[in-house]
Amino acid sequence: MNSMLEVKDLKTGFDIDGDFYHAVDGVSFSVKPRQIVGIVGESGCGKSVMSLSIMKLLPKGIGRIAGGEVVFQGKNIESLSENEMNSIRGKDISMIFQEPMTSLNPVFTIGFQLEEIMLNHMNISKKEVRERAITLLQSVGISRPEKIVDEYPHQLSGGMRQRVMIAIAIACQPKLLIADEPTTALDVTVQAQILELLKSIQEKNDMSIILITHDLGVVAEMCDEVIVMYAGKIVERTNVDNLFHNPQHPYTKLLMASIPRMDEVVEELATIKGIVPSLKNMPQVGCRFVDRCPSATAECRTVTPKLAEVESGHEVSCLLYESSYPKESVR
Ligand SMILES: Nc1ncnc2c1ncn2[C@@H]1O[C@H](COP(=O)(O)OP(=O)(O)OP(=O)(O)O)[C@@H](O)[C@H]1O
Repeated sequence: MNSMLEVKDLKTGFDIDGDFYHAVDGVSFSVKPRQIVGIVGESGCGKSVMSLSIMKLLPKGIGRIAGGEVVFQGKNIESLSENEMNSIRGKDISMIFQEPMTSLNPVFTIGFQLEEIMLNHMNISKKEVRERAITLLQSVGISRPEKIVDEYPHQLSGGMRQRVMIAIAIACQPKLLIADEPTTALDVTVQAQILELLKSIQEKNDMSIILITHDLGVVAEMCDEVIVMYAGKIVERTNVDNLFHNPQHPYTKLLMASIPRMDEVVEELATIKGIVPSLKNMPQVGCRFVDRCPSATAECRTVTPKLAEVESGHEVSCLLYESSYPKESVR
């Protein structure tokens, strides 16, 4: 199989006051088996809406997929019933979030929550499930798992809770893990431990990961491929090496200039002035980054750039590069 996941021209949005607004607008990318794909961009770029679309977990009654396809292991998720989707979620695709306290149920023990997911998805006895819960806790670096299994989420530290979330997410050995800002709420030492843990599980279980983050240090540490999103669209897609050494889109360049680097002495770190446009204020033509772009021209307000390859495996959506695109690579 070439791709574990294929997202094709995905359009997702929200019905607000009788109008429909796109939060993800024509996004295409794929994730190969065992690949770690990072999705970066400022708050409000559509990263979380995209992952909720993949999981078919958009808020009911307001959020919906309006176009395109999400194909997981060859199956278009749009064609799957809620029951079929329930059997995929947690088993084949799992998700971990930034703040485990909101995902863990405070009234049930850690063991109950781990066992529940395995009983739902695996053909396994009550005794086996208990043993496996303890082994899983051990495998995510929790000491005294026989004791922790009977404790409640509030009895654990933030780092321990995130380890528990990872144990729940990998309990059924999913093929794809979507990690949405998994370490943002943790201090740097614990963050490094959790990232190391995720990487070792990914290698051991042959899992693919979509890692959503605004932290480029995390991207450098973890990812193979990176997608840079801005205002619901992909503005650049490339491998990690290119992202750091050969960024092309003005937005990516500014993101790069806003992080401290060991190999360069700079007077002042760059900041990106302004904010991501809200859904209601999204420009309908032209480049969505135009108001904040140091390289913008008048044309950027009237011509919508297309994502195209500037070199093999490196796509950019910016008029600055459009004249150099090979015609057949534009999409
Ligand atoms: N339930 C919702 N109802 C209406 N608009 C929403 C809803 N959820 C998200 N949005 C809007 O969709 C856009 C994309 O939001 P999203 O949460 O995907 O951004 P993000 O890149 O994940 O940001 P963050 O890093 O802060 O999580 C934003 O403009 C946001 O306000």
